[in-house]
Amino acid sequence: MRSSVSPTSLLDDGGVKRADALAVASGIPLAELVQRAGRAVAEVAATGLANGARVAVWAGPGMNGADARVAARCLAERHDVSLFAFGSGEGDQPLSAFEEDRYDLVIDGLFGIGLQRPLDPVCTEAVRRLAAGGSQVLSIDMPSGVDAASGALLGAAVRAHRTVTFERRRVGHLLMPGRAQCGALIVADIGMPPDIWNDVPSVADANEPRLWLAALRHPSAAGHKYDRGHAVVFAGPVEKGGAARLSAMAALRGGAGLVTLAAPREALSGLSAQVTALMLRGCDAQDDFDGLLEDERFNAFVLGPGFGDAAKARRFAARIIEANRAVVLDADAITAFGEAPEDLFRLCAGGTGGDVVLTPHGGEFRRLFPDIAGDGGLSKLEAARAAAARPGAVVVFKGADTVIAAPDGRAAINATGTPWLATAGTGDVLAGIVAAQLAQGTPVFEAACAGVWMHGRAAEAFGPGLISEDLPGALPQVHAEIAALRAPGGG
Ligand SMILES: NC(=O)C1=CN([C@@H]2O[C@H](COP(=O)(O)OP(=O)(O)OC[C@H]3O[C@@H](n4cnc5c(N)ncnc54)[C@H](O)[C@@H]3O)[C@@H](O)[C@H]2O)[C@@H](O)CC1
Ligand SMILES: [K+]
Repeated sequence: MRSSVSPTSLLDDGGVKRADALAVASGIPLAELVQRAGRAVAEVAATGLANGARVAVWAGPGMNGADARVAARCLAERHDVSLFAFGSGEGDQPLSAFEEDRYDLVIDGLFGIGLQRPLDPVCTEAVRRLAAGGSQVLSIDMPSGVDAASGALLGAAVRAHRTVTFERRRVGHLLMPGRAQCGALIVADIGMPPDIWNDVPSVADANEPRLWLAALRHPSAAGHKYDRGHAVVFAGPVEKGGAARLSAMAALRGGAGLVTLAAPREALSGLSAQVTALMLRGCDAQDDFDGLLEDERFNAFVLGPGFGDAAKARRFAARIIEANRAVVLDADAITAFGEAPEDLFRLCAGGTGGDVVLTPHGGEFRRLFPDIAGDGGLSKLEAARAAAARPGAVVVFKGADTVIAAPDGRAAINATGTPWLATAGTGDVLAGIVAAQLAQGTPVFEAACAGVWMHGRAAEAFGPGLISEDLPGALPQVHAEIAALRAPGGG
């Protein structure tokens, strides 16, 4: 088995079937694909497994089960393998006879991408027994019970330590809660001809550097700070100044050449005591604001973190969008439109219809898009995509599985980050990092994707104990990583 960092495209059932059909048309019979998949599973399973180890293999009625049977045959050469069958097809024993706690490894090959409904009682009982025991669990393609298209648990579902999939990932590997059920995900290369992928439709992408690296603007050796843009972060009242300051620091560390904090004059003295590299500018009256907008050098705005005043937020947002300037609307700027989201959608439709980035978390998303959020039939990917199409803005639907969606239908699912990001102020930082990419001239979808990835990566780089203020300081490592990927031969 050759294992590779897989490309970013995510497939649905139709994509997998299309890939299989193209592989067959190129001369690789389906039975051979199953053999390769099963051998790949066996190879992963055998890693770290002592000779003679006890292995239980669950085999379902479809091709997921066929993969499992091949893996069982391969593993039987060195290990003590018991095959438990569910549905059609032979096995040593029926799945109902499976007992927990007797195996070094359990391989779950009940259902993969073909799962159509919740697990039936026999499978549910086996999953319950498995969870009660201490066996290591390796799932084939998807943990059985997880919907590959959405990551939803259709009922009981296997919780795997590792999951091995083939060639390209599925949406359910990245969206929660499916991602958590997978454990460590291994993408096995089963030798599909590389040229088939041009004809295989993908449903979305994993948000990884190869998705946006070529579009990302970055400081050049001959460059000047003015080449890297000038971001403006609006601050609100004194007592909320921390949020805007965080956002502004993140914009600076995120790569903007210059960052100005535009704050009510009464807040300026407090802010000036705490910022050094940031520029400060008083912004109370409409004249102040108009002066900012007239200066074309201010090319990316952050509105919302710690801003407070909803009426003022709506006014500022309207003017920035009407002026066709890039803007990240976050926190209070999103809430400001909670009563009448259609006002925001109208504004976006009238502007450039693309340089607006909305960064709602779940609650804010519900306020802006109540009907989409209330449609239980939509996955987070579908919800974000439907939302982005409505205002004609890039929507960053935040969470452990942040989805970035563009009005043209492009969408990416993020997987960087740690649970420590669930703390006050991290959203403010994200808004600043995204604005930094916009200020540098990165196109809006790629700017949002790169910002989300960098934010998560910074959290990973810092590690446990993270608070939001630590994130800007962790960004240099992330820039170094991106620079290494950009270097010849880097990725
Ligand atoms: N290109 C690829 O990715 C390849 C994928 N392969 C495997 O093929 C699998 C897909 O095979 P299939 O399309 O046969 O799908 P599955 O094997 O996932 O399951 C489909 C079967 O399960 C039944 N079924 C669905 N939900 C059920 C439920 N809740 N209770 C009882 N029965 C249920 C269906 O009627 C059908 O018979 C993948 O998951 C993967 O393991 C490999 O074999 C070959 C290459
Ligand atoms: K499975």
